[in-house]
Amino acid sequence: MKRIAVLTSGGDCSGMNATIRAVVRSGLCAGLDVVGIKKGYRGLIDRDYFMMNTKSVSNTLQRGGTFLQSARCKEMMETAGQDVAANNLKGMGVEGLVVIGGDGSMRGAKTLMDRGIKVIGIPASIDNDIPFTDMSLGVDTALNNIIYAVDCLKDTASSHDRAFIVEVMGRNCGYLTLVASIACGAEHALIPEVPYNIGDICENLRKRYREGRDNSIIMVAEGVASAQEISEQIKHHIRFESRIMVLGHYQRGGSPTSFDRLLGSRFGQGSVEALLNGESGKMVGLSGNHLQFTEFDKIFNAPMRPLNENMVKLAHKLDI
Ligand SMILES: Nc1ncnc2c1ncn2[C@@H]1O[C@H](COP(=O)(O)OP(=O)(O)OP(=O)(O)O)[C@@H](O)[C@H]1O
Ligand SMILES: O=P(O)(O)OC[C@H]1O[C@](O)(CO)[C@@H](O)[C@@H]1O
Ligand SMILES: [Mg+2]
Repeated sequence: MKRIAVLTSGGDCSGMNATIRAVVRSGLCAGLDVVGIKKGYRGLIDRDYFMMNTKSVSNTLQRGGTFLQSARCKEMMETAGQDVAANNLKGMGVEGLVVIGGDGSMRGAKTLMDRGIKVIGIPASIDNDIPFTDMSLGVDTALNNIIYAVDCLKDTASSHDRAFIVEVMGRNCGYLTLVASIACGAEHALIPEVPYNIGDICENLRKRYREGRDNSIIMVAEGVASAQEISEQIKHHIRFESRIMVLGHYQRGGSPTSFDRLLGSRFGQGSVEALLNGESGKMVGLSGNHLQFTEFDKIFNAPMRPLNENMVKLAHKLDI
């Protein structure tokens, strides 16, 4: 193998730059040419790429987002787009590709493997919904962002005896909401995996104010309802005004934590090593403290990554 390429696809997350850097530096160290593809599969179809050297990745490790940029590319969902992308890679002389992205991006990677390109995927999505890895890239930084925001919120909430409904990202996965609710000391976590009862939440709010508590935080995963909807449900039940905060894309940015810098460095270097060993059609993942490689088909046939049972039990035992 003489030439590899790297791209970032789907929603960006912190740690992508550290991962790109590790792919580039370990690729160059092994004597490979490394091509950077801009804007995910969009750049592959549009032939938007450049040759990378160590200078291309200098001063990027600590930056959030992805300097290669990312995109959601509709053409890649169609056979015609996949053909163009694979042919363009072959035209560039690329034999191996590293795709950094979420579950959808892994599906795109598989279509390129089916067209003769050696591909390794790296799970990167704040949603932590990808199976066969304990953690995806960007999750830890997103959790820290949420904690910072809710800590600030609690200062103002307790100054005014207020309840806040905080809306957390994650698509259909409740991981971020569940773990953040434990780390933030929230009163309730509403997640798609567990049904909720608005009557119980209202009763608890009443009880807390009778006890003289000066703030209440209810975290809701976007896959359950919007913060606005939950706020209205509470108002309907007990005529109680709550404020809302939608954390939104703030959660995806910021300088990556040490965990995400190290995870990205390990995932990036491990993926290049796997390509050099002739591996393809697999996603790297973290299992305990080890890297593991799982076939794309096994990932696609598995259900969404289940919630960590220990976290569910912990939240339950803490009365969240
Ligand atoms: N089934 C598929 N076949 C081919 N390409 C796909 C498929 N699903 C997704 N892709 C490609 O991957 C891109 C990113 O997918 P998606 O929008 O689902 O985000 P993701 O990678 O899951 O990341 P995140 O969920 O964190 O935003 C899509 O825009 C498309 O170009
Ligand atoms: O960036 P976009 O396209 O608005 O997508 C937002 C979605 O992407 C994610 O941030 C990552 O998949 C989800 O949590 C969220 O629902
Ligand atoms: Mg996804």
